[in-house]
Amino acid sequence: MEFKPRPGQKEVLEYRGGELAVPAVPGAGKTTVLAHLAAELIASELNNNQKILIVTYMNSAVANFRRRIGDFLASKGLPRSRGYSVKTLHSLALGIIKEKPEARLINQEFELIEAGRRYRWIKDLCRKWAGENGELLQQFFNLEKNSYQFDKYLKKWKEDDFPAYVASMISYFKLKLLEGDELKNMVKYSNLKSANILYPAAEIFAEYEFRMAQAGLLDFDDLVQQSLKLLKEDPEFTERIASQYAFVFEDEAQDSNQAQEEMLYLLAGENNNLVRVGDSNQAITGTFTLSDPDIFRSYCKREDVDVETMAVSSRSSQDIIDLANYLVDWSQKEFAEREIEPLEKKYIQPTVKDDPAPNPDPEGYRIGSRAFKDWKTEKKFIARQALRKAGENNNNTTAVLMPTGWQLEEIAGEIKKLGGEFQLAGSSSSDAFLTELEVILKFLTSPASADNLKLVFAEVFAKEKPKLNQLLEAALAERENQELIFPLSGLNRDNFESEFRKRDKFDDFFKALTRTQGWLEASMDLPPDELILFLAERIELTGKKLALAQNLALEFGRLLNENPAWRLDQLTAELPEIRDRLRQFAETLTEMEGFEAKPDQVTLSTLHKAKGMEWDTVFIGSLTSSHFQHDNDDYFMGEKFYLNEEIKNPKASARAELEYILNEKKERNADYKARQELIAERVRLLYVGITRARKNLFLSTHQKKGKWDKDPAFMFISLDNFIKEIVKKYQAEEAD
Ligand SMILES: Nc1ncnc2c1ncn2[C@@H]1O[C@H](COP(=O)(O)OP(=O)(O)OP(=O)(O)O)[C@@H](O)[C@H]1O
Repeated sequence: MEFKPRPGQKEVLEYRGGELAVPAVPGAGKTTVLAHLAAELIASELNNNQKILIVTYMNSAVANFRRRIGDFLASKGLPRSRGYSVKTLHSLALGIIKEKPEARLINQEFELIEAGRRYRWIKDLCRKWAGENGELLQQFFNLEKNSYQFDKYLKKWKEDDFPAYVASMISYFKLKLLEGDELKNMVKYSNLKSANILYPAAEIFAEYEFRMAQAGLLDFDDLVQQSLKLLKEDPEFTERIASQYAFVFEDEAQDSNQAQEEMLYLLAGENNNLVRVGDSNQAITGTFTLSDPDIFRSYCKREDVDVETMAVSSRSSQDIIDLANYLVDWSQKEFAEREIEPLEKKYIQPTVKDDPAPNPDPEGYRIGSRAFKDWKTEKKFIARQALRKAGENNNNTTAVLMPTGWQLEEIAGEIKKLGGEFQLAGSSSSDAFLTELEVILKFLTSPASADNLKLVFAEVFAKEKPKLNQLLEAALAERENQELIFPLSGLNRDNFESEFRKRDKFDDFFKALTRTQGWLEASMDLPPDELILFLAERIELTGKKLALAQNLALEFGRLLNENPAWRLDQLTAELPEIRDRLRQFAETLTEMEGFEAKPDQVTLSTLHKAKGMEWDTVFIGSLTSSHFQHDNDDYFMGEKFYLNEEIKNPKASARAELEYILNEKKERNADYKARQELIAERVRLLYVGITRARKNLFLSTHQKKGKWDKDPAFMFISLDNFIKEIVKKYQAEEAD
């Protein structure tokens, strides 16, 4: 369909230079308009060696942008890929570091450490620190010593919560461009009290930095930190990089962080052509990343910045738009007395008459809400209703969105019980596993183990023919494993009694044995990296799994280069390490593929992962006070009841302590502020959820009964009343 800009979009497309902020509502066409504007500027404004830089968050958005800009350029008769460059913050940072290798503070051959491995390193360092500072670690505790609870939570603190806290602080220190030793000394000589929570994080940070440098490793935060340093320290270098870009665009600007903003300003250079597009009402990553929604809000308020708002959206029906707008109004009133503004006063407007792609206009009321008596009843209801919707023979898509992953797993369980199908949005951890290949490798490294052979059968052959497992058990009861695969007389049907040969599926069983023997022979002839490719082909891996196997072969090749004498068993022993890299690679692949909902299956997604997507029917469940906090007596995640009152939110306290050291500012209510920010973010999370729906929307919650049940969220009660009013209105109209 031809693209006809809507009000708001038109003005953005007229942009030809300077600083512009584009606040938008959900579904306003942010990506579409940025892609269009890029194509127009490339066609009319750029000279040959200049580019537009587009910075976005997810790899999926990178692919999406490239495709859209390419299409627009092609429709103007221009080359698809000239004149622009789409990058994530990390790929941008990596590019900058590579432009100036001589100034790199690390060695030339630096290697990136992936998230899983980084976390394991930090965990190890925390364990070591805890071993040496046991007394201090316990001073943070406010539980009775020697109680049952004390031991249980000390273990939880040491094993999980303390390393998670340290890992997040390390990222934060790097965002602030701090260095380990410098910070450690600042904390040591500050007048913070001796048992301050910043101290362990600063000490472990210094150790972490030292070890990383020794190993020639960089993490993702280093990329950003180092590249920013390079830019800040060398104006000529910055000028050289910035002059490549005639315009800089930032997508999803509500998720920006301080480092990203600084980098964009530097790259926009003297001509200062910067366009930032975002929706601060959809800022939902602040509690677990370093992003700060205030950055974009403040940008929109700057006097020297032009602002063009995109408020028209054709995504949802009028009832759903009304509900989203009601949530904005409700939060404005509800939080007027507090210091937070979860949702800015920005209303979604439907398209005007004659728009070629108008909002859906389904008949009757299509929104509903309900408070169930407990979680069990709620999840059964949602699973049944979602399946019913997906089973309707039309092209409409259906999703169930939940606050957490475990709730999704339970809904998935219910759907399975009902014989239905579902798909998960985003990558799941199982995507990253090459289970079949891994069990084969395990078998090939110790073929003498009957258990390994059983695993190969279970994973590779018996998935569709479970009888093969039984045949193997029966065969192994009579002879040794080696005798089965490598009998002295050669693998032959006659090795088996004629009674055995008559058994159901014997032919398949024999074929499986022959194949297994073939792999064993190949493992003796082929170098390990080639063996991986050979096996991948033999077990017919395709698509993402094949790409992963090729990646595994590369990893083996790399290790072999470093350790030429290694054999298959030594390489296989490295699999847990390699798996982290593969996982990251798999996630990128999944993101790049993008997600397409299938109409006959229910999509399951957390509310967070649903961002940027849309479905015809959306169920949002478990709207309880433990996920959507409102008052001080609600349960707040991130807070540890077992720690001393002033550090019960260790992250917030440590940030306040750091602020005190750096700027002499004393933040008295650090955890109160953290609570307010969390409350605000959860309002936005529900706003994101609601605005994913096109035609049908169902909100639900449950009462507190058993251990896993909770009270309805305060916000739910207001929305529930509003929805009941809409329903009543329709019913009155019907009765007339
Ligand atoms: N002027 C237009 N005419 C027709 N369709 C449009 C127009 N503008 C946007 N759309 C369509 O609206 C949908 C939403 O656009 P897009 O995905 O760019 O929105 P978004 O603002 O990024 O959404 P969200 O905030 O929910 O992530 C897309 O299907 C897009 O093609």
